[in-house]
Amino acid sequence: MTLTLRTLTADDLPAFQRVFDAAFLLDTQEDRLERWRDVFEPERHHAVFDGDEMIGGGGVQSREMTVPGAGPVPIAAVTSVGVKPGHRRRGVLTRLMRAQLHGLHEEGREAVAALWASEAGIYPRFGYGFAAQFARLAVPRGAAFHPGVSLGGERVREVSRDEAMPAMKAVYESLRPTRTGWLNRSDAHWGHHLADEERDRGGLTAYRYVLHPDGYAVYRIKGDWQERGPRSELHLREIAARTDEAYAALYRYVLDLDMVGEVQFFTASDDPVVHLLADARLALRSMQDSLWVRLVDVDRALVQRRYGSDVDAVLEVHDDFCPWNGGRWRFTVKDGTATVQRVDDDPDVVLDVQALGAAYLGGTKLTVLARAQRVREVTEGVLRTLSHAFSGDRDPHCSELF
Ligand SMILES: CC(=O)SCCNC(=O)CCNC(=O)[C@H](O)C(C)(C)COP(=O)(O)OP(=O)(O)OC[C@H]1O[C@@H](n2cnc3c(N)ncnc32)[C@H](O)[C@@H]1OP(=O)(O)O
Repeated sequence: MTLTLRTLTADDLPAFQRVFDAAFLLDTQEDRLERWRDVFEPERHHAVFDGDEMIGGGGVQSREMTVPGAGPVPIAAVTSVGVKPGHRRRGVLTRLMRAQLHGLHEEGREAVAALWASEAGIYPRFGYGFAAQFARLAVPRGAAFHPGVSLGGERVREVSRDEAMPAMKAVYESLRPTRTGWLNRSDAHWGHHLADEERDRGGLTAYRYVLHPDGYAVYRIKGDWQERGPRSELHLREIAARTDEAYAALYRYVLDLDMVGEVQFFTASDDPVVHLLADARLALRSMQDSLWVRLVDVDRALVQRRYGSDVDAVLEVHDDFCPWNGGRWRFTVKDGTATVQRVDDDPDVVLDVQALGAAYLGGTKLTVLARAQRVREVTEGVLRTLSHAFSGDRDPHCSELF
């Protein structure tokens, strides 16, 4: 049987859901589809069919992501990729990725695609680079801050979800333009991000909402009583604040909550809480990849963000999967703004498109990729300057799974 590929319509959603559930080894929940309809863009999803049977699919959410120095830009947020068991390793994903990336290029849509990978080995072959990581953090209750920390004088209160939502949205929107990796969030996106029906909770409590005039925190509790008393886990979902004092005050609040043994949080890799603590080792951390980034069009993508220092370098880019990116590009940054031109000049740096994706948000240093033999410097000294230009003040972070 020959395989065919096409984009979806709204009528394909039930079949698409079955593929998704089968691929992720989930029991089908008939209403899951309805829950996702408000953020589902069928025309931006592709599926592969074996005869009449849909056997694989994947799509894009039209989102914005904040990039270094330039605020939010459109990105193709790649989502819901899966191939049914029994149909794997026959090239279905490869066809889907080709249709998606080549389509973005041909239609002149988003210059950058980003995703969370279920497994880190899947996407490098399609040109995605390891662009950001998160820290899995665990801090015991009561861990003290260093003596210089000011919490300000504002009160921190727990409020209902209805009361919290408008205030959280206002804080989020005021921070978003400067926070690399943050996504735009419609009401529907907020709904999915903080989905809180019984089945979303994984056995934990409903979300609790904590407000400060300049920030918010959202958490759940996993109850636990041990012989020495209550040792519940506080699972922090998100914390955001406009000021450093508000940030410290919100952390202090969750760290001091009675009945809790430990606060756990999937947070930014450079979350300053480690340095807020008097005893930094009380914060246990382990790192894991979060965003993978793919430059769909190298020239359009590189000029979308801003850079920390001037540079003038010829990059030789290798890109087998999207060959229009291959070749030599003169990359020049003046006062933060980049220009990119195709040239025939000798290269200063040779790299795969993955490396540019990895460096794009400022989360992975090109010098580190060179030490991992993923980037090769031809002209001595250029790589250091180039790497410095790409680096940012903050590590990129995305707290939302999409
Ligand atoms: C953004 C997201 O949604 S991430 C979620 C991705 N989906 C999942 O993890 C769900 C479970 N897994 C699946 O559905 C499938 O196994 C997929 C989608 C990962 C792969 O689909 P397939 O159709 O089997 O991939 P395809 O046959 O095109 O493989 C292409 C290449 O990738 C390799 N590959 C595929 N899956 C993996 C993997 N999990 N790890 C490492 N390599 C992989 C294949 O070996 C193949 O390599 P080759 O070209 O050297 O032969």
